Amino acid sequence: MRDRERLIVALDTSDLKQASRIVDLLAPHVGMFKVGMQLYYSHGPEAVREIMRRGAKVFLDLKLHDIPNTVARAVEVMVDLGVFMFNLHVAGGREMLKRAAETARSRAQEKGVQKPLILGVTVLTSLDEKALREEIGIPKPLRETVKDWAYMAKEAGLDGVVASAQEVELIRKVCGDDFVIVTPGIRPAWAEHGDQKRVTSPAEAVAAGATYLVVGRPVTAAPDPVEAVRKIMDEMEGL
Ligand SMILES: O=C(O)c1cc(=O)[nH]c(=O)n1[C@@H]1O[C@H](COP(=O)(O)O)[C@@H](O)[C@H]1O
Repeated sequence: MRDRERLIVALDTSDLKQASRIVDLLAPHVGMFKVGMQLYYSHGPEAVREIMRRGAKVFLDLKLHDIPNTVARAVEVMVDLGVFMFNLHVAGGREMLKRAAETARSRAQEKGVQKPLILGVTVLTSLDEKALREEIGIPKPLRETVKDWAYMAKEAGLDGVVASAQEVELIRKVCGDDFVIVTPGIRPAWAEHGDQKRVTSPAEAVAAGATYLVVGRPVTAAPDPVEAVRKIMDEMEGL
């Protein structure tokens, strides 16, 4: 895959017109756009359709986390929407993950459409070791939790995971080269960290072997988003 195709821009806005403007501006330069809770809760499936009408691929980031049946029914909706990939929390448990994977497969077959890639969100990039242990109550080291959850996601039939690029090499060891690893928490040296805790630079994420890099505010809040993408791309290509 070319570096340009690895870059996913997060459209974190409630304004569909603004999101569409960003898509028109950046579609020639990036691989995909992420529709998250803010845009989806504001405009629903129309937001996804609007972006796909512009010829762009969509990562629908709604981070499902519910009982297996509820998640399976929501997975059918996402398959029907035709998104390229979507995610759910690994913390929902093995049965939820398996049902999601099986449902996506059978629904796509039934409808004669491409099955979206299904990604398990491991430990959010906004959490660090201390928060995971003291606030969430998981006593294992964070990296071990990410590794074990990634393996469980793979065993349950998921196509990949979302994790910080700091854990990519570890995940590759247990899940192999074909497993999709999507890495948010990407911060070029010139961007603020904000609420992200486990951050890496674009160059580090590529060097670690991330399949896709998700970048939001460093691009969308930049005075010139095209220039921001160009700088990130230069870093990814090691220029
Ligand atoms: O699933 C995600 O996309 C996700 C998982 C995660 O662990 N951390 C994370 O930041 N994200 C998303 O990735 C995007 C990162 O945006 P910025 O921090 O603005 O670059 C946001 O839309 C988050 O919702």
